[in-house]
Amino acid sequence: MSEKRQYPTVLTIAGSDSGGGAGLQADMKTMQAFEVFSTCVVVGLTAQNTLGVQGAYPADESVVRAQFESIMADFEIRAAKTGALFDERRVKEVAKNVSRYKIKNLVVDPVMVAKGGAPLLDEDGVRTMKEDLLKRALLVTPNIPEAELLSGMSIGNLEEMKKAASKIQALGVPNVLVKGGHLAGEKVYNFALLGSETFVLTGEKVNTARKHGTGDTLSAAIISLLAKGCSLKSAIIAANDYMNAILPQPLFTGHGHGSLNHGLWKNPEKVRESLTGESLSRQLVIGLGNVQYDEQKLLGLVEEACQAGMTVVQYREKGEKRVDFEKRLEIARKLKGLCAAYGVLLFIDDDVDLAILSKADGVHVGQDDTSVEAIVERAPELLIGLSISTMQELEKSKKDLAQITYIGVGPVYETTTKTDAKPAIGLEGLKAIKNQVKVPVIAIGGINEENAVAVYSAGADGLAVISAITNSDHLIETVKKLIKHGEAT
Ligand SMILES: Cc1ncc(COP(=O)(O)OP(=O)(O)O)c(N)n1
Ligand SMILES: Cc1nc(C(=O)O)sc1CCOP(=O)(O)O
Ligand SMILES: [Mg+2]
Repeated sequence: MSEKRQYPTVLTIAGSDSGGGAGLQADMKTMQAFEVFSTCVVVGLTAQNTLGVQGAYPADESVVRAQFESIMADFEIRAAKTGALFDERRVKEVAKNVSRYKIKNLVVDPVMVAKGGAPLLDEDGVRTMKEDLLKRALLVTPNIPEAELLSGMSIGNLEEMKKAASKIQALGVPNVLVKGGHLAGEKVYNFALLGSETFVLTGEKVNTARKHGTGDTLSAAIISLLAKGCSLKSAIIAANDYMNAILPQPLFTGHGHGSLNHGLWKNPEKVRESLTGESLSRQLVIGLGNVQYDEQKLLGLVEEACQAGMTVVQYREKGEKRVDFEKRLEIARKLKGLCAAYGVLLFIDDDVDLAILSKADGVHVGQDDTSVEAIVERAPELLIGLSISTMQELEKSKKDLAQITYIGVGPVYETTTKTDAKPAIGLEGLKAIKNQVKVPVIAIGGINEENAVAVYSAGADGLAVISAITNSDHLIETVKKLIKHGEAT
């Protein structure tokens, strides 16, 4: 991209939330997620966490002005939003600067009260916002209590939201989005009045305390899309969709009104819920050691296996000739690209660092590898497979079962592929473990296209193989048989 062509840049004019979930921090995280560059005018600081606001410290007006000067002297601001403005003096100062710099595409999120009840705008501030700031904005996005204060009427249903929106529009702002999340009911209705056009956006009410910063996030999403040239209507619709996507999968940070998942990071619980039985059913376990250290052979075989219908690849590098970490990372990243192209999950054997750095979907660990607890603490986004060979191991691992995606059970049959394999447990051993667990059971060890049917019949939800694929001279047929045996049982 040439230097002349400036990246879409937006501005948040807001208060800082030291807890990181709301305020300008929520705005900037959202802007990052929408791939626009974010700048900020800090109107004040709050000492805040997910439990409440412990202190509010407005910035001097001269400090607010100086930040506007610096930003407007350098950046082309395509859209801006306001958040907590603290009091009348700061609202006036912001309105003056919006006017001085002819800031376009301004969305006013009229933040008045924090989730825990702390006031974030005084009475005079509300009046000045109505008289001085709203008429400079493209859109205002009040929630129910804010819409009540701006419109001077009480709101208990959608009809009243509509009336309030018209009253707010009469204050001089052409477009109004009243957010109905505070009203009772299973669904959330947001009412948009854009000029003379109206529409209602719906969402499921999500039963979570972790909704801190929802208003900031929605308005930040809207200006990010405006900065990318979207129409106001499409920006509102897409921002509403984004809220519906992130609200049900919050991050667990802090102990109160925790943060939203602004970046839509992978939530392993949601990923696990979305996995079908099929997605875990055929796993190819493989590394350079299984293909005479021939990288091209490894990549070619994995691609062919993915094409043929394997659903999981596990990258497992063992033995004295094991390549160094840098090379393993290079291969893991290549495998990630290949698997992603075929919608196949990539797991990494043993090595949590490698799984994190290659952005693999999961890690497979044995009883003596990194503990499930330690993996969850380090990388909650990773799916986890855990080896269990005996009832004793199952007993020891029971505490972990809620956190894991599947258990690898084996060796079912004798295998020469794994040098330190435990004694074969047979179909009876497999059945006994399967009967004790709800988590998917992936059988491993000596499984091939002939005995796969018996393995499935013993209750396995899926199977993992090495030599059945690496030694096959008719790979597509082999995978087809594995699929057929799975379907037959
Ligand atoms: C699907 C699956 N099941 C079991 C294993 C074995 O893992 P582990 O016990 O950690 O032994 P090594 O693979 O590290 O030798 C597996 N990798 N995959
Ligand atoms: C990697 C591995 N783990 C096992 C276990 O029992 O935990 S058996 C095994 C080797 C599987 O190779 P093949 O399909 O060639 O028998
Ligand atoms: Mg291991």
